Amino acid sequence: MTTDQAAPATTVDPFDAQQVRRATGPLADFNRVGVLGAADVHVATRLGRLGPETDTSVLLAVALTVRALRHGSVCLDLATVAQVTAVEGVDRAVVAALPWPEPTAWTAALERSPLVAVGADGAADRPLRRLGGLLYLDRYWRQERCIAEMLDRAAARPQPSVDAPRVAAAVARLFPAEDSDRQRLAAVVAAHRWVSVLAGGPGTGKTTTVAKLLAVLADQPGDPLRVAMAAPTGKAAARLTEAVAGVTSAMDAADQERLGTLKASTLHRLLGWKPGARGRFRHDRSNRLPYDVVVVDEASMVSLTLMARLAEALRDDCRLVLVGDPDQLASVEAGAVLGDLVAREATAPGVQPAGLEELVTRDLGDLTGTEQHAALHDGVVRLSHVHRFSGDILDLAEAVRSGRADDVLDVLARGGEAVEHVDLDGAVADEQLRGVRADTVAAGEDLVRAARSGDAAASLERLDRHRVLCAHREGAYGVRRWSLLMEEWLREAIDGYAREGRWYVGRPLMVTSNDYQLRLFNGDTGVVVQDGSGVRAAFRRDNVDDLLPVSRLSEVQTVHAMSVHRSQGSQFARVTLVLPPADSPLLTRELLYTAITRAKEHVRIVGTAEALAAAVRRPIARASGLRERG
Ligand SMILES: Nc1ncnc2c1ncn2[C@@H]1O[C@H](COP(=O)(O)OP(=O)(O)OP(=O)(O)O)[C@@H](O)[C@H]1O
Repeated sequence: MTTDQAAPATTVDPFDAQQVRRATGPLADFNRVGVLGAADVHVATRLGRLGPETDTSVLLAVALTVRALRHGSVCLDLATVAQVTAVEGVDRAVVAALPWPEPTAWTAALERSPLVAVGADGAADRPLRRLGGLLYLDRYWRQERCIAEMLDRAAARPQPSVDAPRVAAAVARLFPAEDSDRQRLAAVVAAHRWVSVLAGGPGTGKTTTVAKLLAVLADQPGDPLRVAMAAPTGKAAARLTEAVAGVTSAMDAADQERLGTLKASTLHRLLGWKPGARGRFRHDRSNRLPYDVVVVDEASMVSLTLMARLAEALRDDCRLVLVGDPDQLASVEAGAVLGDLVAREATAPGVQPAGLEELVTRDLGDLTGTEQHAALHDGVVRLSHVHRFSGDILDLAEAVRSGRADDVLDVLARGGEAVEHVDLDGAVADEQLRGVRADTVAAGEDLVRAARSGDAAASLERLDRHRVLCAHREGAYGVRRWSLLMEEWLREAIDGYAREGRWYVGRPLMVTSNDYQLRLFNGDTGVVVQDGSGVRAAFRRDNVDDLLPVSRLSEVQTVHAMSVHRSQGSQFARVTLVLPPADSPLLTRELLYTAITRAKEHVRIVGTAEALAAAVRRPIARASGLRERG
């Protein structure tokens, strides 16, 4: 087997679509090395013409801000950008040697620029805004401000009125003392606040707590509770609906009746997506959502833009409960709002709702001082006890989360049933990959059998038996190469595999951009199944398995392997994670944690011990102004 890793992009390639031949000065230097893509340079030159602005350091800052957004940061931190910028496949020394402007002179140039508004009260009509050492595209600063204002308004309003004895009775009924961990605390906190955060890793009981919290609220005196539950993807919404139904079915009849049947939808659907409305929704500042409580699950995956749309569509008397795992990778688009809100606790003074502490005294015992403050003053409760699985996957995830590289290697070296380390670099030999191959073939055979028999539900279930996850898209460690390799294994093992052309029966599909008409979302997965004499694509949409004509699918890919980013919100029985080398800028603690926690039964890590340790030691740095506010 050969490696096909891309060569470092340090020379001009006339056929590279990312190279902008007409660029000059620093823009050209940064583009040549691969720090700036073509789109970054084009936005900067276009804005330069509009300004007009000829100072090359300002244009460079504009292009770097656009690049930062592509990489998930909402703004550019001028003081650190030279140190933290890294490019896949390019030596760090090459990036460091670029003509980075000196920060003080750079800031002064931005201050003078007609493109840049300075401070929160600066001109309203400029495309960029500088706040302290942070440079924003103005639009994103406004979105961040929209969320911060929603939080500040919520903190300033009188707290929701709560009938304390009824809360106490409801939590006693719904959360029996022995096994409730911090769940009861989270429910009582959420009842007392307009905005709260329920954080926790997989299996810590977030969904269970959501259902019970809603039952506590539904039990309060007054009109029936109007509830909306939402998640960023259709798949996550379906899981939430299912899990909440499971929890409510075990409640008393009276609680069940008060709650009714709860159905989650995607956030886009909740806000009322309109065709052709260019990012505007039916529900906004002038047409608020008609709910008393809105629960958003998998909130770590929600982008800044979508969270801002939600923030402005909430009525002042609506509780917002954000649920998710702040240790996971954040949204694919810019913004890490959940992580920011959890980190904000340290800086914001916070307000403690009256009557809260009396109700939760006994639940505060095992919390640290910081955790107590977060719960009482900031409405952030992190569930810590894992109920669903235990053992090596959990130990591994916990060691990664807390940055203990030696423990990560120890858990893998123990070699239990559920974890496996294939200590390999990219130039892998077939022999050492026999476990991955066996998993691929076993899952593929099952999937093809179900798909050929036309059984959509079984096909969709089998789709999640085993998944290869990669940090990179391209190169020896990338999604594309691994998908090809796995397809080759399947062709060798399964009679007639993939011989029918593009829409072969058993082809695993992944949607690569939102299709609101079809109600399919970026990252949703499905499978091509036999349907009479033809084929259709099975997808689970809004909790129902549907068969769609393949001719209606435009943006789909084959999904044997996928990026760790795309795997967020999904779980698989078995996961194989392919790590890039230790110096890859994409190798981070959040990436490793997200990949490991996708696995329900078994996780296999293919990569060197050095790469593993490097990942554990490198938390992601995303620039945002949200965590400093408050
Ligand atoms: N207090 C508890 N005592 C015992 N079992 C619990 C408790 N809370 C939750 N569980 C069980 O643990 C499992 C995971 O719970 P739940 O689905 O609510 O977690 P989650 O954090 O939402 O997980 P995920 O993020 O993976 O969806 C479920 O089987 C649930 O019944």
